[in-house]
Amino acid sequence: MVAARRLLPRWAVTLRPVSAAAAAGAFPKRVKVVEVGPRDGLQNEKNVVPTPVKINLINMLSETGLPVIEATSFVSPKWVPQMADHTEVMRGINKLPGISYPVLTPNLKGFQAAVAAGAKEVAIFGAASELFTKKNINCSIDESLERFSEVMTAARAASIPVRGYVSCVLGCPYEGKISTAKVAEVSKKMYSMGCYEISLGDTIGIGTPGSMKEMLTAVMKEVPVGALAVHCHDTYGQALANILVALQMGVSVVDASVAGLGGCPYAQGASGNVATEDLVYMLNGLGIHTGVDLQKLMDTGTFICNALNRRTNSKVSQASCRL
Ligand SMILES: CC(C)(COP(=O)([O-])OP(=O)([O-])OC[C@H]1O[C@@H](n2cnc3c(N)ncnc32)[C@H](O)[C@@H]1OP(=O)([O-])[O-])[C@@H](O)C(=O)NCCC(=O)NCCSC(=O)C[C@@](C)(O)CC(=O)[O-]
Repeated sequence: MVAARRLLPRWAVTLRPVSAAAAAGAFPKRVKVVEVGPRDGLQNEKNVVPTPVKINLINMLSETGLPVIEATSFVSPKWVPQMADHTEVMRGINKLPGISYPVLTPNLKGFQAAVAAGAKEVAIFGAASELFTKKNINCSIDESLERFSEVMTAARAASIPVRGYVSCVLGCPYEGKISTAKVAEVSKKMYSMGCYEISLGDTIGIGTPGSMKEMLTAVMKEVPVGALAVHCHDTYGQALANILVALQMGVSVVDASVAGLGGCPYAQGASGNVATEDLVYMLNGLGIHTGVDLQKLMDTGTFICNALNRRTNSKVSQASCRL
């Protein structure tokens, strides 16, 4: 496959990772935190979250210093009813300069609707598991790559940068263990299509620092570390440990969800992403720059937890309420 021209979003110029850190085994000096709460965090909510609540959530997140806030997904409302108000959300939020508001687009139909609603960046989402791909987007891995390639062509014509997700990188709810070779193969294909970044998803949060290291070692032979992100669900309480390993290996883009909200509708029992508050607290402790205001983030977590009538999954927020 011929490598496609890669469109970089504007913020990439200032926030690109210091990849020499990888060789030295040191932590990167700065980390780009990709907030996925409004999409990954809310997509699994049983009750429909009112659109104004989603808009408020994104507007509050925009005030925290986060550089990227994944806003919604342009998927079929029959498959994920919670994201059916994608157009209203995209039109209703205050898009601040310097912040990117990507949205998920599984196919050309979703891409066209996203662009019509004002999206300036999109994400395609594949997986390293055949069964998960079938359950999630109703096709095989090969078919998904064909659909993505149509999105990539349209995105290139519209100068829209595309992020690529690879799910089930450390295990699948339907197939169990996934080979690192398969993860590396799918990641390479999506990178070669022109995705500027590949986010490696531990969809069911089953990985450990050892399996994270093994998987990243395989993927880094095919995709430059500067183009990799990790997306760790915290089902088994391993997310921060796994992220630490990824940082030590030079990864400097990490996905997280405010208040640890979320899960995937097609991965039963998987809990939310690592809480953004806990990630930022850890990175602050390591002296790694994120530009994110932890207090404003915790206030945003309180807002969405009150709106959903639930307790935060962020240990940092829980602790700060007790102290
Ligand atoms: C991909 C499809 C659409 C295929 O679904 P399908 O049923 O195979 O699609 P189809 O092409 O046969 O079309 C069926 C109907 O859907 C419509 N349709 C078709 N495409 C769209 C679209 N884009 N937007 C709106 N409507 C659409 C289409 O127009 C038609 O409507 P009808 O004629 O029946 O009225 C479906 O499977 C789907 O929407 N899946 C989304 C699943 C999803 O959102 N999962 C969660 C996100 S992935 C995730 O959470 C993991 C991640 C990213 O966070 C990383 C990690 O943790 O690992």
